Amino acid sequence: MASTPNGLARIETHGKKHENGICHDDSAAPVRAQTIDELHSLQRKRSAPTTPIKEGAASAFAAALSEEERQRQQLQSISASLASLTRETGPKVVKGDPARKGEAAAKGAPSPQPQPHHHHHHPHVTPTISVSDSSLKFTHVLYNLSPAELYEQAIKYEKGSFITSTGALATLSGAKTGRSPRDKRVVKDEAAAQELWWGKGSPNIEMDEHTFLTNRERAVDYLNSLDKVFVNDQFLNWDSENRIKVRIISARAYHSLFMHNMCIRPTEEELEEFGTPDFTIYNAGQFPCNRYTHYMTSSTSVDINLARREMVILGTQYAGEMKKGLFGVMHYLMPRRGILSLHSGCNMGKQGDVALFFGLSGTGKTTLSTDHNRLLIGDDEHCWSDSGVSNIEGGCYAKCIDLSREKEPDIWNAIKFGTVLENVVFDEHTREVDYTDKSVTENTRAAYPIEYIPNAKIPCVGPHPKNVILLACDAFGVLPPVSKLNLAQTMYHFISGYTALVAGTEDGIKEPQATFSACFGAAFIMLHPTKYAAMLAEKMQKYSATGWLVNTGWSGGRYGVGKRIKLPYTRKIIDAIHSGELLTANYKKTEVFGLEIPTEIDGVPSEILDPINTWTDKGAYKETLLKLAGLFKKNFEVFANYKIGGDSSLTDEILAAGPNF
Ligand SMILES: Nc1ncnc2c1ncn2[C@@H]1O[C@H](COP(=O)(O)OP(=O)(O)O)[C@@H](O)[C@H]1O
Ligand SMILES: C=C(OP(=O)(O)O)C(=O)O
Ligand SMILES: [Ca+2]
Ligand SMILES: [Mn+2]
Repeated sequence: MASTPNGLARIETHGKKHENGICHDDSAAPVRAQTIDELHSLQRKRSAPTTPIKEGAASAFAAALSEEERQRQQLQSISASLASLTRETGPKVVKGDPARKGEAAAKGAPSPQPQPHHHHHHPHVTPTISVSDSSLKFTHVLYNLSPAELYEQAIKYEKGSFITSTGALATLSGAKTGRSPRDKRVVKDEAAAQELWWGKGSPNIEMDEHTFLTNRERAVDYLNSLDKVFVNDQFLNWDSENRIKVRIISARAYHSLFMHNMCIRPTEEELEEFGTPDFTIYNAGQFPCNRYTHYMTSSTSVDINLARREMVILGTQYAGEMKKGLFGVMHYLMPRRGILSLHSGCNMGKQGDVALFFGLSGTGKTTLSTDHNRLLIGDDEHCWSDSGVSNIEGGCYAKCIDLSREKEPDIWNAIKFGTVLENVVFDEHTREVDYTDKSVTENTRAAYPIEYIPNAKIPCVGPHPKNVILLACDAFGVLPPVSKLNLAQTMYHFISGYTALVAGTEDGIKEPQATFSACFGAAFIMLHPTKYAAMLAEKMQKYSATGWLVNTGWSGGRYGVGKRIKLPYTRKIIDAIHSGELLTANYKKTEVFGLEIPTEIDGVPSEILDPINTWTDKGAYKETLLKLAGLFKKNFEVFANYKIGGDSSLTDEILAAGPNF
């Protein structure tokens, strides 16, 4: 044993071997790093190159070159998307996180170069500014980040972002917790004036091209003023022949993760071939629009320009604007190809029987299409083409208020890592979510990829629908829980698009509010409702689909007296539609609405099938029934002058299919 100058034995720390050759020092081999930063750099393994290196030396060299070229083209495309229309060049964009300086170079990313950009010609000539401060800086692009990377960005930089006890990302959408339909504008150029639905009842509030460009410039300048922007390149529509490429440019990781979940996620190969998007969203939601700008009536504006294939969002961070904004675009693009776009959920039985669930917000599309015994095709947006149905989206957007594990286990279990949870309240310490808490909003939401539902049908396509279920949440309590509709009745109720929810969240009894929204989605349609109705009638006839009206609302009296029909009963009713049991049931006809209602359904108390039985005050029932019938009649007046489909006999039948009193 060696001695130190002071005579004490030196403590040996390594290299000491026992007779049997085994080292008993408990420390493992030292890490191969000199500093903590180097150690951290070891943590992250570099992702494999997306282009597989091909066999042979020469082609390997070619592949490496093409990878670099591809990266360059991708940055050029993003730079072009972000280019100002009043300045000569696009911004200098560089891939990577500005907080991780130096790494991009280390990873061999191409050095950033300002890209020449040939902008679209537009009539409002603006002087060209060749040098500006904005062209001196770089905009970092966080391109198609993974959920894990987006979590880190959100938690680091966005107030109100937390990981919940089940791993979801809790976020706040800011001042707006729902859509702003009164701020949704569409450029009315010559073509749009001809093709689109304008005027009373239409969701399309007009704006001119110049105002759109003003707002676009505002959004682009805002985005370019930031250190970094998120860019998602994704797809819409699982029907591969009618797939739309969308690019979403946003300032928040929340928005990027939301769209990652809601749109169809490209594979690495698909991303390499992505090229130029068909449609681009500029989401500058944190930044308001300028009320001195023509047409602006608030600080919010959601603007669509079909000719430019662009959408600009100013003054709202509610992510649903992007989802439903793109849905509007599909309502324009698809009918031009003879494809019907539908605001509906969709699922399929194991035998291949497909059902559509139409309905306004809160009526049960998401809840009822998510069915443990069936394959989920989608919860909200679909297309019906000559080859069948296809989901437009890659994810679901479920309401979370009062969510329970028992009643909705599939949705409950989908709220895990990767899921965006909007505006929920959770325990400060345990991060357990209280789904009953409405402190932020009643419209709490979860956005998750569709494959988080165990029985999702991937790819999300199916054959022609067998059943078309129209959902209404009737807070007046007079519509039957289920009725079988003939084609004319189906069209009448489809065009009416009725639901009645209870306004406000305050205590005390409130008058139910009847809502009529054509095609169960007037907020999203672009053409006149009769165009969609005619297509639906034609398809239902051609493929022999049966229409049903299902009331998921009140029973035993109106809101305040009766109760919302129990979800397990509604599920039994839906089961009986799917199984065919209801096709052969005995029916009787109701007064006023003339609806065919079954007298018996397995698992549902027979007395609730005719609402009159559940009301103790029969006089009040009749009065309420007539009141609702009157509202239907009044709403339908505007459609009386339109022809639906090729011949006028269907139009006459539809007009006669409403309430009679
Ligand atoms: N009988 C019922 N049928 C359907 N949904 C019900 C019923 N009773 C209560 N609900 C609740 O109503 C809400 C329906 O909302 P959701 O399915 O998200 O509608 P949509 O997708 O059409 O907007 C859910 O919160 C669900 O739990
Ligand atoms: C997201 C929406 O859809 P729904 O409420 O129908 O689920 C919406 O209407 O904003
Ligand atoms: Ca909706
Ligand atoms: Mn829904």
